[in-house]
Amino acid sequence: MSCVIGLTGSIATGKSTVVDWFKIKQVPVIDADQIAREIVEPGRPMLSRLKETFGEMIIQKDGSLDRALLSQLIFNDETLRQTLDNLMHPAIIEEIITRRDHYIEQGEPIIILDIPLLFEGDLTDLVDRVLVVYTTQAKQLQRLMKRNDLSEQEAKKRIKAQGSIEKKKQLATDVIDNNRSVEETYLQCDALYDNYMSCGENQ
Ligand SMILES: CC(C)(COP(=O)(O)OP(=O)(O)OC[C@H]1O[C@@H](n2cnc3c(N)ncnc32)[C@H](O)[C@@H]1O)[C@@H](O)C(=O)NCCC(=O)NCCS
Ligand SMILES: Nc1ncnc2c1ncn2[C@@H]1O[C@H](COP(=O)(O)OP(=O)(O)OP(=O)(O)O)[C@@H](O)[C@H]1O
Repeated sequence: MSCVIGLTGSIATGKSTVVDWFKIKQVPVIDADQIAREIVEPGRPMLSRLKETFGEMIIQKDGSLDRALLSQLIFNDETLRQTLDNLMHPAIIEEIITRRDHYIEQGEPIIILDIPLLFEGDLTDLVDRVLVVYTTQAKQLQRLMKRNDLSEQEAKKRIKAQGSIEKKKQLATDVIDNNRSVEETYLQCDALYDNYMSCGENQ
């Protein structure tokens, strides 16, 4: 049987860093952000729906979504963010379930669902265990500003658009402390991998 892990945290706390380790172990990973990108590719019905809702300006000359502009809009306006979530989340969830069930049928012992908004979207029923990757707020802010080249104010708005990491830690079945080096984070992944293999066997 498969052990389905919901990997979450908050923006820039280190989910992709953890995913990198599990991918080396050939663990299949379903990436909600990636699915969100695929369903708005040019020609897909969701892109037309976004254009109808947010206006022509969110489409670039080459026909693709202007992700930077849409980010600006939704992280500065709670109502617009809700509108976007209501439009996109059902389609993202449907695709996540299809891919998860495919891997379960294949008999994969561990399947990771990398879903930034797992708690906010009330999606814990999709998984057997929840793994929360956390950092201090200061580290999160510093890494987010650096990675996305954002001002402190912009980065703080993005962090505020998601639920509290402290609450998520309390609700998690497993946690990874990503405050120190990447190597130390990888050691924690290694320990969890053994647990997850036996969780898969015991189901
Ligand atoms: C707003 C968009 C266009 C920005 O694209 P961009 O390439 O700049 O960022 P990317 O997609 O890599 O997202 C980066 C991070 O932003 C955070 N984030 C994205 N959307 C949201 C949202 N609606 N609410 C809160 N946080 C969000 C997540 O932590 C995500 O990991 C894009 O994130 C999007 O389409 N969001 C809506 C879909 C969604 O909710 N995705 C989150 C996973 S379900
Ligand atoms: N232990 C670490 N030490 C130093 N830098 C780190 C560490 N872990 C992650 N980073 C860096 O912090 C940034 C955020 O990490 P990562 O992309 O893994 O977060 P994420 O949770 O996947 O982000 P998002 O929510 O946007 O998808 C990246 O630039 C990454 O290289």
